[in-house]
Amino acid sequence: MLPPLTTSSFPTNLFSTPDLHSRSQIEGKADVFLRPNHSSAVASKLIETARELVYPRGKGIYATDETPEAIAVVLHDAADEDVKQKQWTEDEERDRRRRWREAAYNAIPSEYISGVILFSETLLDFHLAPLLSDRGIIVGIRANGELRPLPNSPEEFLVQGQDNLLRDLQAARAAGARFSKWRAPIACTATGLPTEAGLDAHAETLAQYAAVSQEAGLVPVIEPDVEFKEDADLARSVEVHEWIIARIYARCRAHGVLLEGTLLKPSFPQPGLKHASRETVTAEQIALATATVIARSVPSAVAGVVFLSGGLAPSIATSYLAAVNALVNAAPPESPFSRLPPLSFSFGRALQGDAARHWVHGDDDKVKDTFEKWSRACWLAAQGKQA
Ligand SMILES: O=P(O)(O)OC[C@H]1O[C@](O)(COP(=O)(O)O)[C@@H](O)[C@@H]1O
Repeated sequence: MLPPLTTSSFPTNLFSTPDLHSRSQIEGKADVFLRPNHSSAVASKLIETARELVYPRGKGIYATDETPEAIAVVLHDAADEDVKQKQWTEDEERDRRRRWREAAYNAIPSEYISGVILFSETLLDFHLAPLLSDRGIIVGIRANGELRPLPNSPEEFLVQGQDNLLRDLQAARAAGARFSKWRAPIACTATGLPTEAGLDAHAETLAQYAAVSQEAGLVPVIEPDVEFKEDADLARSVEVHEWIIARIYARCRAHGVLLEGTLLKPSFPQPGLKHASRETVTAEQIALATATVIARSVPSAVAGVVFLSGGLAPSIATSYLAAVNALVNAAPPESPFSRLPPLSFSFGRALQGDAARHWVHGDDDKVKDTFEKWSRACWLAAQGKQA
């Protein structure tokens, strides 16, 4: 969640934001039929940004919006035993987070990476956005807050962060952000989870978030993250993905979200870690399941789909992305797979895991090489090619 801000320094609506008055307002005509809640100038900006995040095909997003606690875990796990024993003060931890982000943003190659998602501290306190925007990389902000158990189903979680959302996103926009992201964890077991109430709550919250993000002039990246730690098989995972994604778009319609100015960030459907087929499932099976889910549940107006990696090893996450794009490339014109939006990536752990290990050992050249290696692998995979 973003820290408190004085509202007086931010525009009450984005029509008073200078760059939305300029060229796009004069020239920008959204090439779609608009509802009254979007001006042509704002809509054309949203659509332009959403497209720039996924075109030219192959480009994708680097997700660096973990909480400070999660970054500490990444860097701790990457360190040698003696460094692991060290007790860091709060200031040292903060300085380490800033230096790690700086190193990552300097190393990430703009040929392959279109956008980076930041945590509020990185944008508003460390002021690192120019490291990215100066190289043409679009800056995004994490919008969702903390999780709270659903009272009637405590293994599912409500996502906090709607209070002050418009003001916080306007602040992020004023600091350079052009898109935002909201992650909702969707429980998935062989039977029982998710509940109807859980699905409805996430769909409604994600759609409200998307509408507010567009009101603030930021492209929303809608992230239903279907979990795979339990015992669901692939068919059940497909079913749950279809349920949640279809519901999200039903609520987006109710909230007047301009779909052309949005991206979807789903998980890959996959068997749970406790299901026997986890050991034998192939990238081709995951690809077929993934393309089926997208074809059945994502409206064709949506600008693009950028998958999360979910803690999968980089080679596995990229192999799934390459397989689904290879399937799309091979689809005949009569197949719904030939009509899918760009299928790209918004990976966190799969892009940075190896680089973090080199960074904690002070090997800056390897940090750069590793970011280059995995960013290029993702870029190739998003075109259906293997590295
Ligand atoms: O802090 P959270 O909400 O658990 O999110 C963890 C990470 O999950 C993501 O949504 C996806 O990242 P991964 O590719 O590592 O799964 C990131 O954007 C975020 O940093």
